[in-house]
Amino acid sequence: MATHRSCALWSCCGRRWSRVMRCCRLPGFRSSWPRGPLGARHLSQEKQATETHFGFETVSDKEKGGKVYHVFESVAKKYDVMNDMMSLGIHRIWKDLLLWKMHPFPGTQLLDVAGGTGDIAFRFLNYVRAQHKRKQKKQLRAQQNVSWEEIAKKYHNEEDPLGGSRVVVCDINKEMLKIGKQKARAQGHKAGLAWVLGDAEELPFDDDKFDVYSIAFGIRNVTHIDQALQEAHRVLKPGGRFLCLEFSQVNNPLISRLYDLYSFQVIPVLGEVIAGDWKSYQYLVESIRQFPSQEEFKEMIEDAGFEKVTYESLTSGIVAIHSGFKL
Ligand SMILES: COc1cc(O)cc(C/C=C(\C)CC/C=C(\C)CC/C=C(\C)CC/C=C(\C)CC/C=C(\C)CC/C=C(\C)CC/C=C(\C)CC/C=C(\C)CC/C=C(\C)CCC=C(C)C)c1O
Ligand SMILES: C[S@@+](CC[C@H](N)C(=O)[O-])C[C@H]1O[C@@H](n2cnc3c(N)ncnc32)[C@H](O)[C@@H]1O
Repeated sequence: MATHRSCALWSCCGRRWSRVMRCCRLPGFRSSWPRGPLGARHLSQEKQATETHFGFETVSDKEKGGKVYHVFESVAKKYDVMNDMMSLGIHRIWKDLLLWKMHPFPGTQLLDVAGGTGDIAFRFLNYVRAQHKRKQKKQLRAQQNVSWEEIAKKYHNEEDPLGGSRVVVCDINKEMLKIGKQKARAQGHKAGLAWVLGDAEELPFDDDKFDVYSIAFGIRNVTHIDQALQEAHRVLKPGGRFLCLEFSQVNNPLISRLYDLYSFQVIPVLGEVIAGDWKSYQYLVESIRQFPSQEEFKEMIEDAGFEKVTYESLTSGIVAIHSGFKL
């Protein structure tokens, strides 16, 4: 396993090189990452294999998981309010778009990895419930001579308003799941929803189990992204779909400049004022800059065995939705 992971990290570093070099010019860059291809070759294979990034900081892959855990443990209670404040609610539209792209049907089995406080899962449940209702109405309209008793029975005695759909929220962080469960209770979600503590790199599920795997704003925080992608492929049924909503690369230079200013000058301040946590929000903006571009990430998804991989950039590339199929 160690050798396998080393290779994954090595190949990933090659593709990320131009992106990392771009990061070196950003305000606040403090990484000890080598500043050119020669520097990279001077590092021993051993050292490369165990180094990764926590924001702009170079850390060992053993350390990263703990640091990421601490970030989300610390922000959990203020996570939802921070997202609304930082994005002026735009993150909600991105999440809605992910669901429209997924277009689940009654019966869909979804695994939402790094599902945190449940935003994707709740949208999924609302979506399939509405779909199921629509389908039911259509069926009733198509039937001739239905009595009002039959109609009432269909509406009130419905055994499963989700039509067999289920969502499992899997996250490594207990505090994020705790907030998610509280939100589920408050919003009245119970049926068709399960919460599982687990690592995206070693999912506690059997092979070929889910129709859809989603991950929103999660994969950027995972230590071995290649490993998480392979796990996504393993747990999907043949024909299943991988969907990822993640920060990406802004291609318009003017928007990119404004976005950098906003990210580095405003977001950590909001983090401090609202959540009393500058460092976690500094990590957020740094980790966004470290994440591969749309094309690079598409390649990584293909390397994990997915086919028909496509992506759509949203809000000038601030985020992108990647999609792939296990065929
Ligand atoms: C710890 O890890 C995490 C913690 C979390 O809580 C969440 C996550 C995961 C993340 C999410 C679920 C989504 C979170 C959302 C974001 C990080 C924000 C994404 C950003 C946007 C949608 C807006 C992007 C901004 C631009 C394209 C540039 C526009 C910006 C400006 C006009 C302001 C430029 C800033 C300056 C010149 C600095 C000085 C300005 C001030 C002090 C005034 C403050 C200004 C504002 C508050 C304006 C805010 C403006 C917007 C949001 C603009 C929206 C408009 C458009 C997108 C066109 C996680 O991993
Ligand atoms: C920015 S939040 C995203 C939450 C949610 N998907 C959303 O869109 O609001 C990132 C989540 O990834 C989780 N996470 C980080 N590393 C993980 C891993 N290795 N396995 C599973 N979850 C992980 C964190 O605990 C956190 O809840």
